[in-house]
Amino acid sequence: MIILDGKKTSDNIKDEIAIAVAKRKEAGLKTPHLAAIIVGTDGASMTYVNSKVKSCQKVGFNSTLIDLPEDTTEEQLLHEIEELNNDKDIDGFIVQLPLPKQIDEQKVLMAVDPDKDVDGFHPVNVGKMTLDLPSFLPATPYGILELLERYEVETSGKKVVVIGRSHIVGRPLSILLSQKRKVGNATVTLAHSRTRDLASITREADIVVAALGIAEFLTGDMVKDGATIIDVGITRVKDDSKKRGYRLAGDVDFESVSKKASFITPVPGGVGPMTIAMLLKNTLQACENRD
Ligand SMILES: Nc1nc2c(c(=O)[nH]1)N[C@@H](CN(C=O)c1ccc(C(=O)N[C@@H](CCC(=O)O)C(=O)O)cc1)CN2
Repeated sequence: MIILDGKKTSDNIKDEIAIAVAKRKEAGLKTPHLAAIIVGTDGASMTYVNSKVKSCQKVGFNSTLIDLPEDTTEEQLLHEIEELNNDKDIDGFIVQLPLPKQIDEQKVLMAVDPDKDVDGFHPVNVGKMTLDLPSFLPATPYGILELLERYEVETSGKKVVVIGRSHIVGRPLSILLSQKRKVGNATVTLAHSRTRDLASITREADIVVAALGIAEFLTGDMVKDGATIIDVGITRVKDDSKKRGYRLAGDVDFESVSKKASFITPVPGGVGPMTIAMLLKNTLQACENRD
């Protein structure tokens, strides 16, 4: 069984980005600049956004963090987005999800300039991705493709089951893996909460992607021997024996599934760090697009 090490792979990608940035600086080209907006103080979201800012420093990007209070109105957030759309120094920006309930997520994502939408969530980028046109790919699916490619996991002709149809992971990943691309050409089933007899479907799969957000949902009896397992879930499970009061659990029961898998991503240290590396890659691309 081989661990798909997202931490190590994301560090390699960040090193590659840092080299590209240093070359840009030497050539007198613009330094990439990523901005992030966070609304509220959700612990996990703050961890992810801080990690994005820290990663920018690591690769030599400029970064701007805009943190807004929990009771920010939709109008105030749309105003901040407009400012970033018009800011000539910002190459790309993201609005950290989820947003507080008074704010309409779709309205917010549609307000982002598609050329600065390094999360790839704007309908223009989703449409381009679906049509296989150049676009910003959403960072988590993009990270999974990159991990599969770097570990040379074959996808062509394979049966893939993606569990979870979210707009940011499951749905785009199901589209990407079915496309004619280097990591693609798979026969993809997109399973969700209404799927009947899920285990009979996952047991047939060469690759299972668990992206439903239920801790330790996928168990050993649900996968076949030799399958590749991608775990997208990160749930904070209360654990008083830990200093921070919780442990991180994936959507996969690692103990039982790893006994049957040929490749598997861990949590932490799997898909999560890849998400951040691919966001940086998109930001570098956004900057290059403006050269
Ligand atoms: N605007 C966006 N919002 C959200 C996205 C996104 O891509 N864009 N994805 C997720 C959260 N996410 C990125 O923002 C993210 C999740 C997890 C990690 C990560 O590195 N996880 C670590 C563990 C970190 C911890 O201690 O909790 C790991 O898995 O090793 C990075 C980014 C939802 N929102």
